[in-house]
Order: sequence, then structure tokens, then C-alpha cells
Amino acid sequence: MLLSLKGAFPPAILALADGTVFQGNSIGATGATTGEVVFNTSMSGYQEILTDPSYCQQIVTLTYPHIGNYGVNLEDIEADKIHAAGLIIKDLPQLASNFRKTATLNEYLVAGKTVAIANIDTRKLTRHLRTHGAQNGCILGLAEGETVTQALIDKAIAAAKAAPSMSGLDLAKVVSVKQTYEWNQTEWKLGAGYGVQITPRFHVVAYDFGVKKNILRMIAQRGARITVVPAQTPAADVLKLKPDGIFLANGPGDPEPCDYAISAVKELIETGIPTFGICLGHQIMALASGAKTFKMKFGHHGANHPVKDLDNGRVSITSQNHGFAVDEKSLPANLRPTHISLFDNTLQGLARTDKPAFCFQGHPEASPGPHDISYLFDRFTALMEKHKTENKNA
Ligand SMILES: NC(=O)CC[C@H](N)C(=O)O
Repeated sequence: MLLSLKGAFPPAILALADGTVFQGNSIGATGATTGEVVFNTSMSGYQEILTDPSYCQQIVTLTYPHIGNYGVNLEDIEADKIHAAGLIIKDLPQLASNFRKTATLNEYLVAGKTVAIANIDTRKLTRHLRTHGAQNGCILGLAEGETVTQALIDKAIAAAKAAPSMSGLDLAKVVSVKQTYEWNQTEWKLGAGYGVQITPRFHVVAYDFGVKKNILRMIAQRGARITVVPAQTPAADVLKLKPDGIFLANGPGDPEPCDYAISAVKELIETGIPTFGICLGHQIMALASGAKTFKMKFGHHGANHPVKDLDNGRVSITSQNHGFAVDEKSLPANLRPTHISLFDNTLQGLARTDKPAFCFQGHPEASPGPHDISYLFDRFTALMEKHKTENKNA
């Protein structure tokens, strides 16, 4: 039986901007945090979710009831720190067990200075977010011995109301790396851990808008060495690196204000160098091609989302994490829909008809999630192979 640790942790408050309040226990850092409260339906992968830079300024509610069962380890990270603004769960099990475990979730949250709340009704919260839409919230993690008072509840509601709206926020340049770096780590294998790409055939330049490490690993696995560049790198600097392919990363915030990236991508696609975008990268490619994006009601966050490939009818179960989407009605003639979500029919994939450029809204790198749609990385490799051969023959 899993024993709840209810009594072992100080109280915590979760307040939403509309005044809804939940009381539970603080299982992370003491103090306050604010952000957009979203829900994620993945059953595992909390460490990858917490470290995903796309969750910057978002508080993540996990709908799966037992979170923390397998602790945390040194390998399942998508960035070198926790990026989520906070965590909301139902039950933190007393026992965390896994052969790779180096710490418990609670220890990890405290060390990562992340405020988190447990023992609240996450089903009620999720229904609330589904009905009323994602909204800002505040978690107040109290110190040992402190008790909940009306003044603290009012303070949490006021902080939730004062938090900035996600619409219009450019967070890509906030989380992006400041210096260019090289990447050659490949995918994780049981017994061997992560590998190294020592015989690359391609050179990929990856725009870091908040890149998840597993994307870089999956590109490296397929024969590439990668130069990761800051979000605001001009197109001319990318071209100087003579890439065989350009990758546009995932990232947090609203894609629309990322004008520097939109104009660079517009220029780069025109050169005919194969380009692949994921999530924020997908939205930026769409904007660079003349389409529009919009804010969704509560977005897609989970590892069980069915997506249909419009070219062959094949359905993949995919990992998702986005709150904005590309408006299908805004597509220019040279941008073709390739995938749609079977949850709400929103656009999931696009391809340029005039250039070797395509993009995907969900997460083919999984981490966490199913690997059904990893074929998109093979598609990128095939485009680079073709481009390389054509250039050689030219
Ligand atoms: N994971 C991502 O890249 C998210 C893209 C964007 N920030 C959105 O919420 O839609």
C-alpha cells in the first residue's frame, strides 16, 4: 500500500487568478511562485517535464495521481535545471524506487528551489482548467510550523492576479543559451547510457529557443554533429557555419513576439537548406511563412495524444506540450497541413511545398512519451542526404 505523506509536510496554498483556492502540502521549496497553471496527462516522466524549458513560467499539474514513485536520477533531464515554475500533484508516495534513483522528487524540488503542492484534488483542478481555460495561479509553500490564514490566501490570490499573461510573452530569448556550443551526445541505451556521435555525416545548426536535450540526441543519433546557437542569432551567422540542415527548437512563451527568429527563419528557408521545426520551432516556421498563431483554451500537454498523418492516414500516439497553435485558416498556398490532432482537429504538422522545410507541433523526441512519431527525424535526415547529394552534383 502507498502511504500518503500528508502529515510530514507543511501546508501549501494554490490560488488561481479567478479566486479558486486549494489547500494541500508543500513538497518543494518554501515560498511563492506564480505562472500559468496547465495540466499534463502523462503517467510518468515528471523529471523530463520539470526540466523542459518550454514550461518556463508555467505551473504544471500532473493528472496521474501518484507522482514520485521512481524518484529522480542524473540522466532523465531535458535541461540542466528545473524550468517549470511549480508543480501540483495529488499524492507523493512514501516509497521511491528505481535502480537509477539518486534522490526523491521532494529532495529534487527543494534542491531546485521549486515550489510544489501535493494532496490537492487534481481532478477537480483539471476540470476547472478545462472548463474555464488555463489561467494564472500562485503556489504558496509555507515554512515548517506556519499555518494557513485568510491573509495568506488573499496574498496568493493577489499574486496570481498580478502574474503576466502568457499571450505576448517572448520567453524564447530568456531561456535560450547565450553562447554557441557543440553537441554530439546520442540516445540513451539500457546498460550503456548516452552515446557519442563520433562519425557525423551532417552538420546541423540548431536554434535554441529552449531546446530539449533529447531532440539534440535524436538528431545526433542519425549522423549529425550539432552547433547550437542562441535564439537571436541572425541568419547570416548561421549560413557562415555551412549547415547541411537547420533545426528550430521547442521553447516557452508566445511565438508571435519572436520577430528576430521569424525574420531569420524566413531568410534561411529561402536558401533551400533543409529545415525542421518542433513545437515553438513549428510555430515560428509557420509565422515565417505567413501563417498566424493563436492561444488555445488549455492547450495540449500529455503523452497520449492521437495525431493523424494526412499523407497516409496513419495515427500516432504522441507527446504534446503547447498552449499556442497555428491557425489552419491562415495558411498560405505554399504551406501544406501534414498532421492533425484527433483530439480537436487542430494543426499538428506542416510542410512547405516550395522548399525542403517541415515542422511538427507535438514532440517526436518524446521524453517523456511514446516514440511513434520519431520517423520525423528520419525525414529530416533524408532531406539533408538529398540536399547534400544534389549540392555535390551541382
Ligand atoms: N513546447 C513548446 O515548444 C511550446 C511552444 C509554445 N510555447 C506553446 O506553448 O505553444
